[in-house]
Amino acid sequence: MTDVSRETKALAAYAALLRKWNPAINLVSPKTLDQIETRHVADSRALVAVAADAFGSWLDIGSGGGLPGLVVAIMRPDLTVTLVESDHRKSSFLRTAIRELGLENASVITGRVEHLDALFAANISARALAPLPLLMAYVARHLTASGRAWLMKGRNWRTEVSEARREWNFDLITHPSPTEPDAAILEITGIRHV
Ligand SMILES: C[S@@+](CC[C@H](N)C(=O)[O-])C[C@H]1O[C@@H](n2cnc3c(N)ncnc32)[C@H](O)[C@@H]1O
Repeated sequence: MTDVSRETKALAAYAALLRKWNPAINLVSPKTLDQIETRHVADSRALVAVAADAFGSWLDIGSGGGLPGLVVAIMRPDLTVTLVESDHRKSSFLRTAIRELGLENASVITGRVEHLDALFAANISARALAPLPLLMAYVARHLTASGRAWLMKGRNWRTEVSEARREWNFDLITHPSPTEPDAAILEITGIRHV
C-alpha cells in the first residue's frame, strides 16, 4: 500500500469509528456529525500541513474523540503522539481507535493535563479545550524550551491572544483556518511568564 492510500484508508476508517461511537459517547457535537470529513478532519489535516516540519514527540491535550491527535498520528507515522484526555469513556474510545487503526506511534494518558508530571513534548496541540490564558499554563507545563505549540482557535483568537499576553510572553505565527473564516491555528514558541 502506498502511504497515500494507507492514509486515505486510515482516515476513512477513523471517520467511521467516530460515527459508530458518537451516539454513545458524544465525541463531536451531533449537529456536526455530517461534517466529520469537511470540518473536523479537514481542520486537523490543515494543522498537519502547517506543522510539516515538526519532528519528535507530539502531545495532543484534551483530545476528545482524537481531534487533532489521531489525525496527526495517522498522517505522521514518524511522530510519537501522546493523547491526553480526562474523560474515561473518551480515552477508552481513543485506545480502541488506536488498536483498530493499527497506530503504533500513538498512546493515551487518561487524566487532567494540569495534574500530570511534565511530559517535555517537542510539539503540543489543542483544539476546543480552554481559553488561551489557561491553555498557555497547560502548554508551559509540558513543552520543551525549544518546542512549539499548535493551538486551534475560533474567531475570538485575537482577544484571547491579548488576554494571554497579560500573563505570558511568547512568539506567535498565525495560520488561517481552511474551514472557518477568522479562525486560526496559533503557532506559539518561546513561552515565558511576564
Ligand atoms: C470540547 S472537547 C474537544 C475535543 C477535541 N479536541 C475536538 O476538537 O473535538 C474538550 C475535551 O477536553 C477534555 N478535557 C477538558 N479539560 C481537560 C483537562 N484539564 N485535561 C485533559 N482533558 C480535558 C474533555 O473531556 C473533552 O473531551
